[in-house]
Amino acid sequence: MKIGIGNDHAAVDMKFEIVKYLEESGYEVVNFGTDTNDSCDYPVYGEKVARAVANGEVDRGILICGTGVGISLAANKVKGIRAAVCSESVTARFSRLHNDANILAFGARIVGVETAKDMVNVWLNTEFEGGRHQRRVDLIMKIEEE
Ligand SMILES: O=C[C@H](O)[C@H](O)[C@H](O)COP(=O)(O)O
Repeated sequence: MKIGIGNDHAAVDMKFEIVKYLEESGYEVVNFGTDTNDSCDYPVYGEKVARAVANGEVDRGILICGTGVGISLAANKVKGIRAAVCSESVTARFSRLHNDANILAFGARIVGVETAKDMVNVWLNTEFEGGRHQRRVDLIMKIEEE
């Protein structure tokens, strides 16, 4: 599975930790984020990863900023994206089971590295349940058509 990762200046160290974890776990990673601590604007990176997920360049996306909120808001503006902000693995798991989230977002100023790795692992290894949840996801995506 190919993972696109993006981040702003608040999440550079966390991004490198997660890239290392993903690569050690056998994933191919494409880095769309900034690699320096110079102040930058998270919507740029949220959009880059969201477009890569939406056009199939990568299979899933991971976005990290200070809180995970801003970068996920930006990503969710791209058609076809369901970015879920999580701070623990139960929500991360259900964002796949029930919401078929294609981007996981979290905050480098909110969660520690071990929690982040746990969320990433659970999120990448949980499949969408479909059934009644498909109907609801379809309704979410229909909003984009209106
Ligand atoms: O939702 C936005 C993110 O948390 C940003 O990482 C944050 O707003 C950046 O803040 P600052 O420019 O004060 O580092």
